[in-house]
Amino acid sequence: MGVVINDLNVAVSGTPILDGVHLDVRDGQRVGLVGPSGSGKSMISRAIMGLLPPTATCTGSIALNGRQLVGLPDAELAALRGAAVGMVFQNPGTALNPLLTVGRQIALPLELHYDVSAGEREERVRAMMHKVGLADDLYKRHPHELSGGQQQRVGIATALITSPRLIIADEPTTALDSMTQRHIVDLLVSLVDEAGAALLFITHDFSVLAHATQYCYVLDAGHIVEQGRTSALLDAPRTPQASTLVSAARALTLHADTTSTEGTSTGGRR
Ligand SMILES: Nc1ncnc2c1ncn2[C@@H]1O[C@H](COP(=O)(O)OP(=O)(O)OP(=O)(O)O)[C@@H](O)[C@H]1O
Repeated sequence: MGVVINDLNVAVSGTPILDGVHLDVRDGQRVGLVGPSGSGKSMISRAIMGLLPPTATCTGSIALNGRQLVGLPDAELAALRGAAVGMVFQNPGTALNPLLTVGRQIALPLELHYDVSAGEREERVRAMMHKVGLADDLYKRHPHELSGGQQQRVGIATALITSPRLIIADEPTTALDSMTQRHIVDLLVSLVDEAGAALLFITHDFSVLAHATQYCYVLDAGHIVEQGRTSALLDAPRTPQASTLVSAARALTLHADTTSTEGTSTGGRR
């Protein structure tokens, strides 16, 4: 099971965005999707989530746990979102609802998709907070009272609370400093592995992918131009597009190593 995408074509207002995309992520696999800005990475995750723009047309096949999503009515797609697929967003500061406490925020997918009593919901939310490393006393706090790293832990808890079989993380660490990035990626990887779920990790940054995924796809201008084991792709990229991304990641990693060594004595909030 997991998600199997075949010959996916998406156009928005008549402009082709994705062209013949093949990609699969099976249970227990952590797969990366890497590509430059504008290559169509988010459009793939939106297609899986059933959240394409209203003017989009979509052909091909997206099978989620064996069920065909292309052509499914909106109401059925909405029922799958949050229950079968969990999504971790790029910027937790804007992805979280500023009016909801941490406890309500994490409980929301349970409220929407499952008939669970208030008492059991709170118990499950507190257990999930513990799992993602959020102290119990944050339960009643609002997002603006948390650090960026804590906000992303809330994002991860919200994505995982319904035990979805597929988790899509769309640039989940871009808004965080390099040390916090590492903590959040480690957390996501360990929770996905523990659940035996599938992870699709979207980024433009190979340095994060090397750590989070075993296999990856390189997307360029709506086409998959290369795919393979992440370590092999990093060692010997075959296409100019992958080479460019690998060189950029090397430069970034060197920079991150320098700044994180410098930053250790400042004890910033995570
Ligand atoms: N709502 C929309 N309407 C029309 N075109 C869109 C819409 N959203 C995205 N696009 C276009 O689709 C293409 C792919 O965008 P997408 O957001 O999937 O790229 P991306 O690879 O995720 O980029 P980034 O790394 O910057 O997030 C871009 O050319 C973008 O301009």
